[in-house]
Order: sequence, then structure tokens, then C-alpha cells
Amino acid sequence: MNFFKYQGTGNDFIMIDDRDGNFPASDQAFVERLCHRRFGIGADGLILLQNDPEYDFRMVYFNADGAEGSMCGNGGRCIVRFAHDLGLFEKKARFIAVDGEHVAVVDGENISLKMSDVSGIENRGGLTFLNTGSPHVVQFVDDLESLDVVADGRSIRYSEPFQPGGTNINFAQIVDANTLFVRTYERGVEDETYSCGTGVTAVALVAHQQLSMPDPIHIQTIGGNLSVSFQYQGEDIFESIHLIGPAKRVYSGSIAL
Ligand SMILES: N[C@H](CCC[C@H](N)C(=O)O)C(=O)O
Repeated sequence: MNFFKYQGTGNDFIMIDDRDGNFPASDQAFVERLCHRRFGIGADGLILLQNDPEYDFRMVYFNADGAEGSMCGNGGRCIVRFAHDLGLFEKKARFIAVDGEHVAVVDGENISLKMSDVSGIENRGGLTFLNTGSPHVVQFVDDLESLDVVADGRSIRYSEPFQPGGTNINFAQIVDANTLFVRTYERGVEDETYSCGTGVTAVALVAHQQLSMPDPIHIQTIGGNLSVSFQYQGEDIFESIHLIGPAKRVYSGSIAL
């Protein structure tokens, strides 16, 4: 079985052309093994590109633990690059993912991905929580560099208000009037990743609502820079949300496991 490896701001994915539908998607242990950084290829997640009669393609995303996950923003940008590399569309793609329809545009090295509309930013157990396709807590901190993201993230991820599904946790520090630095603990990977697309989207929306930060908002992550643009409709409703940044093929190979 052939595979490709893609990364978007350091969030890395095994990408499989599954247009024939032969990948054993229900074999969670197999997906987990492929994503393992010692015994497998190594990745934050695995993504299948499948056929869909009404769209350019279908995206099926699995976390590194092998379970099918909710939406992945960086993975969404990577699969758009993959579909473009396969010649499935020229400039604008329309695809279906677990949270519904997405459109995306390729612009040189950047992919602009339209995210699902967001309604509702909650206070859950004293923490700011919202769903941008995946569930996210957003916390602003003063010294992000020295924060223990794994320890602090993990204690929130397994805490009572977010049971049973758990949540991803984003820590953000203000850099300037429209720039933030963000680090994310990702559930399903159960570690800090270099960048999380739905996570930085969540941070940008909260920064607008709570700190009046103007759109577009620029986000620095360990793996590179992203921008988030949106239209705020009032009452915690955000539309026309776009996640913009690079996504690249890293290598291709064949699976011997
Ligand atoms: N890295 C992904 C998020 C994956 C979400 C996943 N960790 C979960 O909620 O289970 C992103 O770029 O949006």
C-alpha cells in the first residue's frame, strides 16, 4: 500500500489515496501503528482521500491513537494540497468532511480553507470552550514559552466538564495588536503538536470576542505561521471563517507493516 506524508505548519499526516475504498479504516490498531513515531511512519494523524459523488473528494481523518477524529484544520489544508497534487481540481476545491462541506483555494504555497461556522463560546467549568469542528479550550497566558503545555493541557483534557469526549487545549499569548503565539495540547495525539488548525481558529475567534482583536488575526505556532479571517455576526456567531497557511508534501513511500 502506498502512502504520502504531508505537513501543514508542522502538524504532520499520513495521506492515503483511498479512492478505491480498500483501506482497512475500522482497524484502529493498524492506524495507530502507522502513526507511531518508533514502530511506524510517524504522524499526528492519518487521512484518507475518498471519492464522493457530490464533491471533489471526501476527507476521513484519524487521530494518532487510531480513532476517527472530529475536524482537523491543518489536515484539511494538507488534503487539499494532496488533491491538487493528484490533479483533482485546479484552483478551488469543494469537499466533504466529518463536520460538513468545505471549500478551499490554492494560492501558491498557501491553502485557504473555509471552516464551519461557529456559534457559541461557552464558559465551561470556568474555562472558555468552543467547537470549531473540533472541541477547544482557549486560555490566555503571559509566559507561553516556559509553560508546561503537556502537563497543564492533560489535566484539563481529562477533567470532569469535558467528559466523556475530552477536549483540545490551546494556550495563547498576545504578541501585538493582531498577532498571537499559540501552543496546543491535542487529544487523540495526547501530546503537544507543533500546530493545530481548528485550535488556532478557536483562539482567533475568542481573541476577537474577548480582546476585540481585529480580523485577520495572525498566529505564530511552533511549526510556522497561520492567519485566520472571519466575519463576526454578533451574539457569538462567526461566519466565513478561513484558515490560511502553507501545506506541503514531504515524501512518499510504501507500507510494509
Ligand atoms: N490537528 C487538528 C485537530 C485535530 C483534532 C483532534 N486532535 C481532536 O479533536 O480529536 C487541526 O489541525 O485542527
